[in-house]
Amino acid sequence: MFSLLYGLWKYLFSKTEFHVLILGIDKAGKTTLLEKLKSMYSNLEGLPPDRIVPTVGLNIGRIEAEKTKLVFWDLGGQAGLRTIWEKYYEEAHAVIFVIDAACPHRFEDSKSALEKILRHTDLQGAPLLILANKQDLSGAVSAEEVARYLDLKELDERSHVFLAVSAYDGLGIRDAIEWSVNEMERSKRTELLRLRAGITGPVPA
Ligand SMILES: Nc1nc2c(ncn2[C@@H]2O[C@H](COP(=O)(O)OP(=O)(O)OP(=O)(O)O)[C@@H](O)[C@H]2O)c(=O)[nH]1
Ligand SMILES: [Mg+2]
Repeated sequence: MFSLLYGLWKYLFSKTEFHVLILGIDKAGKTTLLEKLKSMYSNLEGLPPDRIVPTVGLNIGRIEAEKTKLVFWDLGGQAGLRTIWEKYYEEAHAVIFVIDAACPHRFEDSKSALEKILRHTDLQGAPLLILANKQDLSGAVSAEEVARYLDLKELDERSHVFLAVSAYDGLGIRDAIEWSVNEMERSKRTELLRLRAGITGPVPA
């Protein structure tokens, strides 16, 4: 009886927590974005850009946005560290893929990293937000241009969007978070992860 009621309570009242992976090649601006998110959505002051160093392990950030709890996992993007990414795929509700829009000579590297993500079965159905970052720089290309360059056919089958942002000044970030939360809330993948976590409604006692 207790487990029946507890299951029901958990199903109806526990606040959803979404896990969002922040991926992208080194120097794209992932950690700068994470720190900006903390400053914008929590009462923690995120680290200023000049105190951020290349990521080797994992940075975690928790915020509340759109009445939802979000946990971000920011991983290192250096070539030798990208093999670690897949260890986090199974538990992720969505992916934010960050690209330095002011650095076109590295677009090819971003494209192949993103292709691998799209092919991985552990991330099936995860909404994908692709950010053309560093829009505060005059050399940055638009989100549309980044999309045209990447030209990924695999994207057609998945919920995704390209948005222009600046992790420095916050441009576009609120729209990006709003899109992610909306997509995760209605995604089949969220339903799947909920089932796996046991938040399935009442279970027979
Ligand atoms: N102008 C500008 N510079 C940025 C922006 N975001 C990040 N940067 C700079 O880009 C460089 C790399 O930023 P990081 O946040 O460390 O990049 P990362 O993707 O976390 O890199 P790894 O941890 O090595 O994977 C730093 O010098 C940042 O200050 C931005 O929106 N605008
Ligand atoms: Mg980093």
